[in-house]
Amino acid sequence: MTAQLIDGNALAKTIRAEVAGRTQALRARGITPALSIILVGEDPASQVYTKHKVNDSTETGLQATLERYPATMTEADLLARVRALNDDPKVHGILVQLPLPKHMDSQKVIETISPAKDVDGFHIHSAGALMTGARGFWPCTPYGCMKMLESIGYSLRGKHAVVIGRSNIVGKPMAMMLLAQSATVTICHSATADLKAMTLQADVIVAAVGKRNVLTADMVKPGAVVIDVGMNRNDEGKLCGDVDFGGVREVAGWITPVPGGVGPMTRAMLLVNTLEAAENAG
Ligand SMILES: NC(=O)C1=CN([C@@H]2O[C@H](COP(=O)(O)OP(=O)(O)OC[C@H]3O[C@@H](n4cnc5c(N)ncnc54)[C@H](OP(=O)(O)O)[C@@H]3O)[C@@H](O)[C@H]2O)C=CC1
Ligand SMILES: Nc1nc(=O)c2c([nH]1)NC[C@@H]1CN(c3ccc(C(=O)N[C@@H](CCC(=O)O)C(=O)O)cc3)C=[N+]21
Repeated sequence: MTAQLIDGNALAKTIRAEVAGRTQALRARGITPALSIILVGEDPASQVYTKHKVNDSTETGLQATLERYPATMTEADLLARVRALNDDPKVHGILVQLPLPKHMDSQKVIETISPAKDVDGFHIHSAGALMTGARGFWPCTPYGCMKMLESIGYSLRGKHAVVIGRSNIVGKPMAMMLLAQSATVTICHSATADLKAMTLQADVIVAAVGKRNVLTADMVKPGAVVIDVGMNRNDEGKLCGDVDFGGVREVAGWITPVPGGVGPMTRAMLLVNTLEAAENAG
């Protein structure tokens, strides 16, 4: 049996409509949720992503400003700009697009963002809040994956979830969110001795590596839920994920496509976080 598709585009659209409604209510009270996006340098993918984020915001009634700076910008100047946005009461969310030029310390830049405006959820304060169950912004990508699981009515309690990847922005927060829902969680990475032995036990697999065909059909238990976070290009230059979609869909119970899966959900959750930052401020 072929897996059912979890349609990220459709779910993101529903979430954007909810955000638009709540934004309208906030605007009626004189508050316009505002997101400031900082892009340093000329990375083509980052230019596309940030443009998408601005368009999503505007279409949903939020205010988004894209500030562009040359790759030669100093770290001190960037930190000063972030601090100015921290102090600006009209700005509710701050997003510094990654990757930053090599001469900058990304973590230092992220820690300079006020936790109240950290709509990416990358600040140590946000990570600590997620880990301890306190209130704070959740990173948009794993948050979007959780919404996808929720959308199919999937109960994680007692299920075995295997996360492939342990980055601070995807793998680790993903594992924390699954754990909070009482899944038994295994985190795999480049030093994992036998990845297939792990994934074959999984009821839920989240692949967040950045390499094509990390997950193939022989590695998946029949009926498992497969969430593909990866963003890669195939030999024809087309977008593809970490999962061998054609093979795995014949074994899995549910699967997310790339494009049209986790990517649009990441962008939708950024709108949710920005709206909530504005609601908290208001
Ligand atoms: N759709 C979306 O919205 C988003 C998509 N992405 C995409 O998700 C992917 C992951 O992103 P990100 O977490 O930032 O990437 P990172 O490069 O920071 O992390 C990749 C992780 O994969 C692990 N890894 C590498 N090779 C293997 C392997 N052969 N087997 C198992 N694990 C492996 C690494 O292990 P180790 O730690 O040991 O090096 C690392 O933990 C990328 O394709 C990125 O473009 C990212 C953000 C948002
Ligand atoms: N501070 C910061 N925050 C981020 O959230 C962040 C970042 N930096 N740097 C880069 C990664 C990557 N990322 C994506 C988000 C959406 C899609 C997305 O919408 N993808 C579409 C396709 C888009 C296209 O056509 O290229 C899809 O999968 O359908 C992709 C990738 C956010 N990131």
